[in-house]
Amino acid sequence: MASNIFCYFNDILIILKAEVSAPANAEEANRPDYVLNKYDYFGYGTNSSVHQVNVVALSKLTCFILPNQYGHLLQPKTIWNAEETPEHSLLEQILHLEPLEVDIFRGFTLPEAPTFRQVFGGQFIGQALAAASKTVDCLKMVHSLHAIFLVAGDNNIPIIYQVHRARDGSSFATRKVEAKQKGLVVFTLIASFQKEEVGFEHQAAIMPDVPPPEQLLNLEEIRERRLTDPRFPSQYRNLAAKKKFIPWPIEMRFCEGSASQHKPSLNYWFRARGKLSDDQALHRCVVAYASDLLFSGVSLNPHREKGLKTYCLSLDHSIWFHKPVKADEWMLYVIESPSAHGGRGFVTGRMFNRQGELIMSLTQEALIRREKPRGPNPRPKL
Ligand SMILES: CCCCC/C=C\C/C=C\C/C=C\C/C=C\CCCC(=O)SCCNC(=O)CCNC(=O)[C@H](O)C(C)(C)COP(=O)(O)OP(=O)(O)OC[C@H]1O[C@@H](n2cnc3c(N)ncnc32)[C@H](O)[C@@H]1OP(=O)(O)O
Repeated sequence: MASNIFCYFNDILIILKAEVSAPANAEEANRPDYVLNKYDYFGYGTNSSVHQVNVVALSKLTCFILPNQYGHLLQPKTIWNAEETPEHSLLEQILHLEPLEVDIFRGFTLPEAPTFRQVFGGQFIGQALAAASKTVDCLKMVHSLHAIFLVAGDNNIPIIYQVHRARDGSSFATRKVEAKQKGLVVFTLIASFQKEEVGFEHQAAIMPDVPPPEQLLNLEEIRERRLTDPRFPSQYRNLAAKKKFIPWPIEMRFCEGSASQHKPSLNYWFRARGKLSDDQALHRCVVAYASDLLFSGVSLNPHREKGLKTYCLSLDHSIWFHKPVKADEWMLYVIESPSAHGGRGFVTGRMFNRQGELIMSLTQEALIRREKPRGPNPRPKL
Protein backbone atom coordinates (compact mmCIF):
# COMPACT_ATOMS: atom_id res chain seq x y z
CA MET A 1 0.00 0.00 0.00
CA ALA A 2 1.88 3.09 -1.27
CA SER A 3 0.62 6.63 -0.75
CA ASN A 4 2.00 9.96 -2.00
CA ILE A 5 2.80 12.67 0.49
CA PHE A 6 3.25 16.26 -0.66
CA CYS A 7 4.10 18.59 2.14
CA TYR A 8 5.34 22.15 2.40
CA PHE A 9 7.66 22.64 5.32
CA ASN A 10 11.13 23.64 6.32
CA ASP A 11 11.64 21.15 9.16
CA ILE A 12 13.42 17.78 9.03
CA LEU A 13 11.47 14.52 9.28
CA ILE A 14 13.27 11.51 10.74
CA ILE A 15 11.68 8.16 9.91
CA LEU A 16 10.96 6.02 12.96
CA LYS A 17 8.91 3.29 11.26
CA ALA A 18 8.19 2.20 7.65
CA GLU A 19 9.90 2.76 4.31
CA VAL A 20 9.67 5.87 2.18
CA SER A 21 10.49 6.13 -1.50
CA ALA A 22 11.83 9.59 -2.31
CA PRO A 23 12.50 11.28 -5.65
CA ALA A 24 14.80 13.84 -4.02
CA ASN A 25 14.27 16.84 -6.29
CA ALA A 26 13.19 17.90 -9.74
CA GLU A 27 16.57 17.18 -11.41
CA GLU A 28 16.53 13.66 -10.05
CA ALA A 29 12.92 13.00 -11.11
CA ASN A 30 14.06 10.86 -14.07
CA ARG A 31 16.26 8.66 -11.92
CA PRO A 32 14.94 5.55 -10.17
CA ASP A 33 13.54 6.42 -6.72
CA TYR A 34 15.60 5.53 -3.71
CA VAL A 35 14.26 4.09 -0.52
CA LEU A 36 14.67 5.67 2.90
CA ASN A 37 14.54 3.44 5.96
CA LYS A 38 14.39 3.79 9.74
CA TYR A 39 16.47 6.79 11.00
CA ASP A 40 16.95 8.22 7.49
CA TYR A 41 15.61 11.73 7.20
CA PHE A 42 14.15 14.08 4.62
CA GLY A 43 13.25 17.76 4.58
CA TYR A 44 15.43 20.86 4.40
CA GLY A 45 16.06 22.24 7.88
CA THR A 46 16.42 25.81 6.61
CA ASN A 47 14.63 28.80 8.04
CA SER A 48 15.03 30.97 4.95
CA SER A 49 12.18 29.58 2.86
CA VAL A 50 9.53 26.84 2.80
CA HIS A 51 10.20 23.88 0.45
CA GLN A 52 8.04 21.28 -1.18
CA VAL A 53 8.95 17.67 -0.39
CA ASN A 54 7.52 14.88 -2.52
CA VAL A 55 7.80 11.38 -1.03
CA VAL A 56 5.91 8.08 -1.25
CA ALA A 57 5.19 6.15 1.94
CA LEU A 58 5.42 2.42 1.12
CA SER A 59 3.72 1.46 4.41
CA LYS A 60 2.27 3.19 7.49
CA LEU A 61 4.74 5.97 8.32
CA THR A 62 5.79 7.29 11.75
CA CYS A 63 8.13 10.30 11.75
CA PHE A 64 9.84 12.47 14.31
CA ILE A 65 9.64 16.12 13.25
CA LEU A 66 12.78 18.10 14.08
CA PRO A 67 11.96 21.84 13.86
CA ASN A 68 14.36 23.69 11.55
CA GLN A 69 15.94 25.67 14.42
CA TYR A 70 17.32 22.36 15.77
CA GLY A 71 18.66 21.18 12.38
CA HIS A 72 22.23 21.83 13.55
CA LEU A 73 21.87 18.95 16.05
CA LEU A 74 22.16 16.54 13.12
CA GLN A 75 25.59 17.92 12.30
CA PRO A 76 28.44 16.37 14.29
CA LYS A 77 31.08 18.67 15.80
CA THR A 78 33.10 19.05 12.67
CA ILE A 79 36.46 20.18 11.39
CA TRP A 80 34.78 23.17 9.79
CA ASN A 81 33.87 24.72 13.12
CA ALA A 82 37.15 23.68 14.75
CA GLU A 83 38.04 27.35 15.32
CA GLU A 84 35.25 27.49 17.92
CA THR A 85 37.06 24.91 20.08
CA PRO A 86 39.85 26.72 21.93
CA GLU A 87 41.89 23.58 22.70
CA HIS A 88 41.94 22.11 19.17
CA SER A 89 45.17 20.36 18.15
CA LEU A 90 47.66 21.75 15.63
CA LEU A 91 46.37 19.23 13.09
CA GLU A 92 42.87 20.66 13.30
CA GLN A 93 44.33 24.10 12.61
CA ILE A 94 46.32 22.78 9.63
CA LEU A 95 43.19 21.17 8.19
CA HIS A 96 40.96 24.15 8.92
CA LEU A 97 39.56 25.75 5.74
CA GLU A 98 37.93 29.10 5.16
CA PRO A 99 34.67 28.85 3.17
CA LEU A 100 34.78 31.44 0.35
CA GLU A 101 31.75 30.50 -1.74
CA VAL A 102 29.51 27.46 -2.20
CA ASP A 103 31.95 24.52 -2.65
CA ILE A 104 35.04 26.78 -2.66
CA PHE A 105 37.43 26.85 0.31
CA ARG A 106 40.79 28.42 1.15
CA GLY A 107 43.57 26.54 2.98
CA PHE A 108 46.90 27.80 4.32
CA THR A 109 50.35 26.43 5.09
CA LEU A 110 50.83 27.37 8.76
CA PRO A 111 54.31 28.36 9.97
CA GLU A 112 54.12 25.59 12.62
CA ALA A 113 53.22 22.93 10.01
CA PRO A 114 55.87 20.63 8.51
CA THR A 115 57.05 22.05 5.19
CA PHE A 116 59.48 20.80 2.63
CA ARG A 117 60.75 22.63 -0.44
CA GLN A 118 57.14 22.50 -1.63
CA VAL A 119 53.73 22.14 0.04
CA PHE A 120 53.70 18.80 1.89
CA GLY A 121 51.69 16.27 -0.14
CA GLY A 122 49.78 15.07 2.94
CA GLN A 123 48.58 18.64 3.51
CA PHE A 124 47.04 18.72 0.01
CA ILE A 125 45.36 15.35 0.60
CA GLY A 126 44.06 16.23 4.10
CA GLN A 127 42.79 19.70 3.14
CA ALA A 128 41.21 18.54 -0.15
CA LEU A 129 39.48 15.69 1.68
CA ALA A 130 38.24 18.17 4.32
CA ALA A 131 36.84 20.37 1.52
CA ALA A 132 35.09 17.39 -0.13
CA SER A 133 33.73 16.16 3.25
CA LYS A 134 32.08 19.53 3.91
CA THR A 135 29.88 19.11 0.84
CA VAL A 136 28.67 15.57 1.62
CA ASP A 137 25.74 14.42 3.78
CA CYS A 138 27.34 13.89 7.22
CA LEU A 139 26.02 10.29 7.36
CA LYS A 140 28.31 9.35 4.45
CA MET A 141 32.00 8.74 5.21
CA VAL A 142 34.90 8.67 2.78
CA HIS A 143 35.84 5.07 1.89
CA SER A 144 38.32 5.70 -0.93
CA LEU A 145 40.33 8.50 -2.46
CA HIS A 146 42.76 8.90 -5.35
CA ALA A 147 45.05 11.91 -5.60
CA ILE A 148 47.50 13.22 -8.22
CA PHE A 149 50.20 15.83 -7.53
CA LEU A 150 50.58 17.94 -10.67
CA VAL A 151 52.81 20.87 -9.68
CA ALA A 152 54.89 21.54 -6.55
CA GLY A 153 52.84 23.86 -4.30
CA ASP A 154 54.14 27.19 -2.94
CA ASN A 155 54.18 27.27 0.89
CA ASN A 156 53.85 31.06 0.95
CA ILE A 157 50.51 31.49 -0.79
CA PRO A 158 47.03 30.18 0.11
CA ILE A 159 45.53 27.19 -1.70
CA ILE A 160 42.04 27.40 -3.22
CA TYR A 161 40.02 24.15 -3.12
CA GLN A 162 37.14 23.88 -5.62
CA VAL A 163 34.80 20.92 -5.03
CA HIS A 164 32.74 19.41 -7.90
CA ARG A 165 29.72 17.38 -6.78
CA ALA A 166 30.08 14.50 -9.26
CA ARG A 167 27.21 12.41 -7.86
CA ASP A 168 24.90 12.07 -4.86
CA GLY A 169 23.32 8.62 -4.70
CA SER A 170 21.31 6.98 -1.99
CA SER A 171 24.26 4.98 -0.57
CA PHE A 172 27.30 6.64 -2.21
CA ALA A 173 28.44 10.17 -3.11
CA THR A 174 31.41 11.16 -5.29
CA ARG A 175 33.41 14.40 -5.20
CA LYS A 176 36.24 15.78 -7.34
CA VAL A 177 38.47 18.47 -5.85
CA GLU A 178 40.91 20.76 -7.63
CA ALA A 179 43.52 22.67 -5.64
CA LYS A 180 44.71 25.88 -7.30
CA GLN A 181 47.50 28.37 -6.76
CA LYS A 182 47.93 31.41 -9.01
CA GLY A 183 45.05 30.10 -11.14
CA LEU A 184 46.89 26.84 -11.90
CA VAL A 185 45.59 23.40 -10.87
CA VAL A 186 48.41 21.97 -8.73
CA PHE A 187 46.62 18.95 -7.22
CA THR A 188 43.48 16.88 -7.86
CA LEU A 189 41.56 14.44 -5.69
CA ILE A 190 38.62 12.17 -6.36
CA ALA A 191 36.90 10.74 -3.31
CA SER A 192 33.96 8.39 -2.79
CA PHE A 193 31.73 8.46 0.31
CA GLN A 194 29.33 5.79 1.58
CA LYS A 195 26.56 5.50 4.18
CA GLU A 196 27.25 2.88 6.85
CA GLU A 197 26.13 -0.57 5.68
CA VAL A 198 26.23 -4.12 7.10
CA GLY A 199 27.70 -6.77 4.76
CA PHE A 200 30.13 -9.67 4.22
CA GLU A 201 33.19 -9.63 6.51
CA HIS A 202 36.69 -11.11 6.41
CA GLN A 203 40.27 -10.02 7.12
CA ALA A 204 43.11 -11.99 5.57
CA ALA A 205 45.84 -9.45 6.45
CA ILE A 206 47.65 -10.20 9.72
CA MET A 207 49.31 -7.47 11.77
CA PRO A 208 53.08 -8.14 12.10
CA ASP A 209 54.41 -9.03 15.51
CA VAL A 210 56.16 -5.81 16.62
CA PRO A 211 56.96 -4.25 20.03
CA PRO A 212 54.21 -2.00 21.48
CA PRO A 213 54.73 1.78 21.08
CA GLU A 214 55.43 2.25 24.82
CA GLN A 215 58.69 0.27 24.40
CA LEU A 216 59.92 2.37 21.45
CA LEU A 217 61.52 5.79 20.98
CA ASN A 218 59.83 8.62 19.11
CA LEU A 219 61.56 10.81 16.47
CA GLU A 220 62.41 13.54 18.99
CA GLU A 221 64.02 11.02 21.38
CA ILE A 222 66.05 9.51 18.50
CA ARG A 223 67.27 13.01 17.60
CA GLU A 224 68.14 13.77 21.25
CA ARG A 225 70.19 10.57 21.43
CA ARG A 226 72.05 11.44 18.23
CA LEU A 227 72.91 14.88 19.62
CA THR A 228 74.39 13.44 22.82
CA ASP A 229 75.79 10.07 21.64
CA PRO A 230 79.64 10.31 21.84
CA ARG A 231 79.93 7.62 19.12
CA PHE A 232 78.87 10.24 16.54
CA PRO A 233 81.67 12.70 15.51
CA SER A 234 81.29 16.03 17.33
CA GLN A 235 81.17 17.85 13.95
CA TYR A 236 78.07 15.81 13.00
CA ARG A 237 76.46 16.44 16.40
CA ASN A 238 77.06 20.21 16.22
CA LEU A 239 75.64 20.35 12.70
CA ALA A 240 72.55 18.35 13.72
CA ALA A 241 71.98 20.60 16.75
CA LYS A 242 72.02 23.74 14.54
CA LYS A 243 69.38 22.38 12.12
CA LYS A 244 65.95 24.00 12.59
CA PHE A 245 63.75 21.36 14.18
CA ILE A 246 59.95 21.66 14.20
CA PRO A 247 58.29 18.65 15.88
CA TRP A 248 55.72 17.09 13.55
CA PRO A 249 52.06 17.16 14.61
CA ILE A 250 52.19 13.37 14.27
CA GLU A 251 54.09 11.29 16.85
CA MET A 252 55.98 8.33 15.35
CA ARG A 253 57.76 5.35 16.92
CA PHE A 254 59.89 3.11 14.72
CA CYS A 255 59.69 -0.66 15.27
CA GLU A 256 63.12 -1.58 13.82
CA GLY A 257 66.55 -0.08 14.48
CA SER A 258 68.85 1.54 11.91
CA ALA A 259 70.27 -1.94 11.04
CA SER A 260 67.21 -2.58 8.89
CA GLN A 261 67.22 0.79 7.14
CA HIS A 262 68.22 -0.79 3.79
CA LYS A 263 65.19 -3.10 3.68
CA PRO A 264 62.43 -2.04 1.26
CA SER A 265 59.98 -2.03 4.18
CA LEU A 266 59.22 -0.05 7.34
CA ASN A 267 56.91 -0.54 10.31
CA TYR A 268 56.08 2.33 12.64
CA TRP A 269 53.44 3.33 15.15
CA PHE A 270 51.91 6.80 14.83
CA ARG A 271 49.15 8.95 16.31
CA ALA A 272 48.07 12.58 16.14
CA ARG A 273 49.54 14.83 18.82
CA GLY A 274 46.88 16.38 21.07
CA LYS A 275 43.22 15.52 21.38
CA LEU A 276 41.09 15.70 18.24
CA SER A 277 37.40 16.62 18.09
CA ASP A 278 35.09 13.62 18.07
CA ASP A 279 34.37 13.69 14.33
CA GLN A 280 35.00 10.66 12.10
CA ALA A 281 35.39 12.94 9.04
CA LEU A 282 38.20 14.81 10.80
CA HIS A 283 39.94 11.60 11.96
CA ARG A 284 39.97 10.33 8.33
CA CYS A 285 41.45 13.65 7.12
CA VAL A 286 44.15 13.42 9.81
CA VAL A 287 45.29 9.91 8.85
CA ALA A 288 45.17 10.89 5.18
CA TYR A 289 47.50 13.79 6.07
CA ALA A 290 49.83 11.53 8.09
CA SER A 291 49.92 8.78 5.46
CA ASP A 292 52.24 10.76 3.15
CA LEU A 293 54.88 11.59 5.82
CA LEU A 294 57.09 8.51 5.59
CA PHE A 295 55.70 6.43 2.74
CA SER A 296 57.42 6.65 -0.64
CA GLY A 297 60.81 7.16 1.08
CA VAL A 298 60.74 3.41 1.79
CA SER A 299 61.30 2.74 -1.96
CA LEU A 300 64.68 4.47 -1.56
CA ASN A 301 65.83 2.32 1.39
CA PRO A 302 67.78 -0.31 -0.64
CA HIS A 303 69.59 2.50 -2.50
CA ARG A 304 70.67 4.62 0.50
CA GLU A 305 74.42 5.22 0.71
CA LYS A 306 76.72 7.73 2.38
CA GLY A 307 76.42 11.19 0.80
CA LEU A 308 73.42 10.26 -1.38
CA LYS A 309 71.28 13.32 -2.16
CA THR A 310 67.89 12.62 -3.65
CA TYR A 311 65.07 14.48 -5.35
CA CYS A 312 61.81 12.80 -4.30
CA LEU A 313 58.22 13.88 -4.87
CA SER A 314 54.96 11.99 -4.38
CA LEU A 315 53.24 11.59 -7.77
CA ASP A 316 49.97 9.93 -6.77
CA HIS A 317 48.36 8.51 -3.64
CA SER A 318 45.37 6.22 -3.02
CA ILE A 319 43.66 5.24 0.23
CA TRP A 320 40.90 2.76 1.03
CA PHE A 321 39.30 3.16 4.47
CA HIS A 322 37.96 -0.24 5.56
CA LYS A 323 36.86 0.60 9.12
CA PRO A 324 36.34 3.66 11.39
CA VAL A 325 39.56 5.47 12.32
CA LYS A 326 40.77 6.92 15.62
CA ALA A 327 43.69 9.12 14.61
CA ASP A 328 44.65 10.14 18.18
CA GLU A 329 45.18 6.49 19.18
CA TRP A 330 48.21 4.41 18.11
CA MET A 331 48.04 2.86 14.63
CA LEU A 332 50.70 0.64 13.07
CA TYR A 333 51.79 1.69 9.54
CA VAL A 334 53.20 -1.33 7.65
CA ILE A 335 54.94 -0.19 4.45
CA GLU A 336 56.52 -2.27 1.66
CA SER A 337 58.10 -1.26 -1.61
CA PRO A 338 57.72 -4.07 -4.18
CA SER A 339 59.40 -2.10 -6.99
CA ALA A 340 61.53 0.88 -8.03
CA HIS A 341 62.11 1.38 -11.73
CA GLY A 342 62.46 4.19 -14.27
CA GLY A 343 62.80 6.96 -11.68
CA ARG A 344 59.62 5.87 -9.89
CA GLY A 345 59.33 4.09 -6.55
CA PHE A 346 56.14 2.18 -5.70
CA VAL A 347 54.94 1.57 -2.14
CA THR A 348 51.98 -0.17 -0.53
CA GLY A 349 50.82 0.41 3.04
CA ARG A 350 48.49 -1.09 5.60
CA MET A 351 47.34 0.56 8.82
CA PHE A 352 46.24 -1.57 11.77
CA ASN A 353 44.78 -0.48 15.11
CA ARG A 354 46.18 -1.93 18.35
CA GLN A 355 43.61 -4.73 18.24
CA GLY A 356 45.12 -5.90 14.91
CA GLU A 357 42.14 -4.78 12.82
CA LEU A 358 43.04 -3.67 9.28
CA ILE A 359 41.74 -0.09 9.16
CA MET A 360 43.18 1.19 5.87
CA SER A 361 45.10 0.10 2.74
CA LEU A 362 47.21 2.55 0.74
CA THR A 363 49.39 2.82 -2.37
CA GLN A 364 51.67 5.51 -3.72
CA GLU A 365 54.05 6.13 -6.59
CA ALA A 366 56.81 8.74 -6.25
CA LEU A 367 59.50 10.31 -8.40
CA ILE A 368 62.83 9.13 -6.93
CA ARG A 369 65.97 10.56 -8.57
CA ARG A 370 69.51 11.46 -7.60
CA GLU A 371 69.53 15.21 -7.01
CA LYS A 372 71.08 17.15 -9.87
CA PRO A 373 72.92 20.39 -9.07
CA ARG A 374 70.62 23.42 -9.35
CA GLY A 375 71.37 25.95 -12.09
CA PRO A 376 71.75 29.65 -11.20
CA ASN A 377 68.19 30.57 -12.35
CA PRO A 378 65.75 27.68 -11.84
CA ARG A 379 62.50 28.11 -13.83
CA PRO A 380 59.53 29.05 -11.58
CA LYS A 381 57.02 26.18 -11.45
CA LEU A 382 53.92 28.30 -10.73
C1 LIG B 1 64.57 2.59 10.11
C2 LIG B 1 64.25 3.94 10.69
C3 LIG B 1 63.89 4.96 9.61
C4 LIG B 1 63.76 6.26 10.30
C5 LIG B 1 63.43 7.41 9.36
C6 LIG B 1 63.62 8.55 10.22
C7 LIG B 1 63.41 9.77 9.94
C8 LIG B 1 62.91 10.29 8.68
C9 LIG B 1 62.90 11.74 8.84
C10 LIG B 1 62.56 12.56 7.93
C11 LIG B 1 62.04 12.20 6.59
C12 LIG B 1 61.73 13.48 5.95
C13 LIG B 1 60.84 13.67 5.05
C14 LIG B 1 59.96 12.70 4.45
C15 LIG B 1 58.60 13.15 4.68
C16 LIG B 1 57.73 13.44 3.78
C17 LIG B 1 57.86 13.34 2.32
C18 LIG B 1 56.92 14.31 1.72
C19 LIG B 1 56.69 14.06 0.26
C20 LIG B 1 56.02 15.23 -0.34
O1 LIG B 1 55.37 15.98 0.29
S1 LIG B 1 56.16 15.49 -2.03
C21 LIG B 1 55.03 16.82 -2.35
C22 LIG B 1 53.90 16.42 -3.18
N1 LIG B 1 54.27 16.18 -4.55
C23 LIG B 1 54.55 17.19 -5.40
O2 LIG B 1 54.53 18.34 -5.06
C24 LIG B 1 54.83 16.79 -6.85
C25 LIG B 1 54.21 17.81 -7.79
N2 LIG B 1 54.52 17.49 -9.18
C26 LIG B 1 55.62 17.98 -9.81
O3 LIG B 1 56.38 18.72 -9.25
C27 LIG B 1 55.78 17.59 -11.23
O4 LIG B 1 54.65 16.98 -11.73
C28 LIG B 1 56.98 16.64 -11.47
C29 LIG B 1 58.28 17.28 -11.03
C30 LIG B 1 56.76 15.33 -10.74
C31 LIG B 1 57.06 16.35 -12.96
O5 LIG B 1 57.17 17.59 -13.65
P1 LIG B 1 57.92 17.64 -15.08
O6 LIG B 1 57.29 16.73 -16.02
O7 LIG B 1 57.99 19.07 -15.48
O8 LIG B 1 59.33 17.01 -14.64
P2 LIG B 1 60.86 17.33 -14.92
O9 LIG B 1 61.57 16.04 -14.90
O10 LIG B 1 60.99 18.16 -16.16
O11 LIG B 1 61.34 18.21 -13.65
C32 LIG B 1 60.74 19.45 -13.38
C33 LIG B 1 61.57 20.20 -12.38
O12 LIG B 1 61.78 19.41 -11.22
C34 LIG B 1 63.10 19.65 -10.68
N3 LIG B 1 63.85 18.41 -10.77
C35 LIG B 1 63.56 17.31 -11.49
N4 LIG B 1 64.44 16.34 -11.31
C36 LIG B 1 65.36 16.83 -10.44
C37 LIG B 1 66.53 16.30 -9.85
N5 LIG B 1 66.96 15.06 -10.12
N6 LIG B 1 67.23 17.08 -9.00
C38 LIG B 1 66.82 18.35 -8.73
N7 LIG B 1 65.71 18.91 -9.25
C39 LIG B 1 64.99 18.16 -10.08
C40 LIG B 1 63.72 20.67 -11.54
O13 LIG B 1 63.44 21.94 -10.95
C41 LIG B 1 62.97 20.52 -12.85
O14 LIG B 1 62.90 21.74 -13.52
P3 LIG B 1 64.11 22.14 -14.53
O15 LIG B 1 64.10 21.10 -15.58
O16 LIG B 1 63.72 23.49 -14.99
O17 LIG B 1 65.35 22.14 -13.72
